[in-house]
Amino acid sequence: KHWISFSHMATDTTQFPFDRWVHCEQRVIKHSREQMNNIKHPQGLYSVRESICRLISLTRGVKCFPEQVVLGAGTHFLMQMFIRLLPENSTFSMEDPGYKRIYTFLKNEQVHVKTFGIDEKGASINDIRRLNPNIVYITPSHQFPTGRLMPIARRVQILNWAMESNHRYILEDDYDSEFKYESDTIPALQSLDTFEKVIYMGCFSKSLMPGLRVSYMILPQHLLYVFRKKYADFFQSCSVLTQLTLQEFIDSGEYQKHIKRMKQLYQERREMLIKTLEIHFGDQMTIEGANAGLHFRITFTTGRTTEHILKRAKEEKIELYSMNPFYLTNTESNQETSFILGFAKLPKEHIHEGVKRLYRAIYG
Ligand SMILES: Cc1ncc(COP(=O)(O)O)c(CN[C@H](CF)CCC(=O)O)c1O
Repeated sequence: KHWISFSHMATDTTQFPFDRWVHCEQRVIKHSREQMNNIKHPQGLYSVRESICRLISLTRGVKCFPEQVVLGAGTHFLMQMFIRLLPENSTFSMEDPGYKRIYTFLKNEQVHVKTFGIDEKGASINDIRRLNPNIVYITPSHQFPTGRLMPIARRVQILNWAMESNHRYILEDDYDSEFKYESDTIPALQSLDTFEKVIYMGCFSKSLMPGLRVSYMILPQHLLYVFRKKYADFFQSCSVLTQLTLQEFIDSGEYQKHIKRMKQLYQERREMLIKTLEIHFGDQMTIEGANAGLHFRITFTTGRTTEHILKRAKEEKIELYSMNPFYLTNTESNQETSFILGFAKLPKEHIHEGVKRLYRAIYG
């Protein structure tokens, strides 16, 4: 019996155009091999930053110049650099449930980090006002882990909050924004920012593969100055070969071709998965956060505990993650038996069997 994966942490590498990627890499090695000594620029190669600028302005409405782009081998690296641009005792805040890895990371960096709740529109502006932090870290396009989409009105409210004081910033983590299913993508929060309050963070982990380790942040101009002073002697953490291959992959149009194809594929998988879940579970389940990204949240009505279900899932050989690890402080809310269902690594031919095993794991 083979494993079936509902993981939200992986992309379907069987669908990645490795032949196209290798072609781009060969062109880099043929034409730009002297660049392999160029590790100097702390923000990454200028030409790569230009390509990313063009891409995110096209796909996310992000307004920026290549000078504002900082590359890093993962969101953590970018976060680590960012926190050092701010005054020592700046207080951070983030969503709960939220991205546990960043929460733990900030704690390890001895940063004051508080958490605020989320409602059906995402980050709670009332909680944010009550906490009165300096930095708000949010995932408005596809709230992690619930998948909620933050409507424009709430985005404007949070922006207005940030504009009320000098020492307030918004970290917009747009990690899972390439794939939208019901409606068109809502432009990034950064595109509404006229007061240099938003630091836009993105990555290629979902659109390409997490293993490439290329992520980026867009600094507002006035923070660039601080960055340049502090990190003048810093080496870039992303490999030059990966940077230049990625640039070639984007400039040659392969990136957009890939996204178009994956969107179609993920759309089909998502639809089939939701239909199959409805057939098997009926009103014993509720789904949310399914209108974007590569996972959604599912809650089952059952007397069984989450631990029991996870154990049974292993026995049924399905890779399944619960919502519980992402409740950072407020424990009462994770009494529900809620799970994250990812479909990026779930081929259509496994969906039926996967849902049947899931049913057995919960009600069997
Ligand atoms: C909210 C959020 N912001 C960024 C990333 C991208 O991180 P990086 O590739 O290191 O740049 C992820 C990626 N999410 C993890 C990998 F998919 C899974 C989540 C888990 O379970 O910790 C994420 O959730």
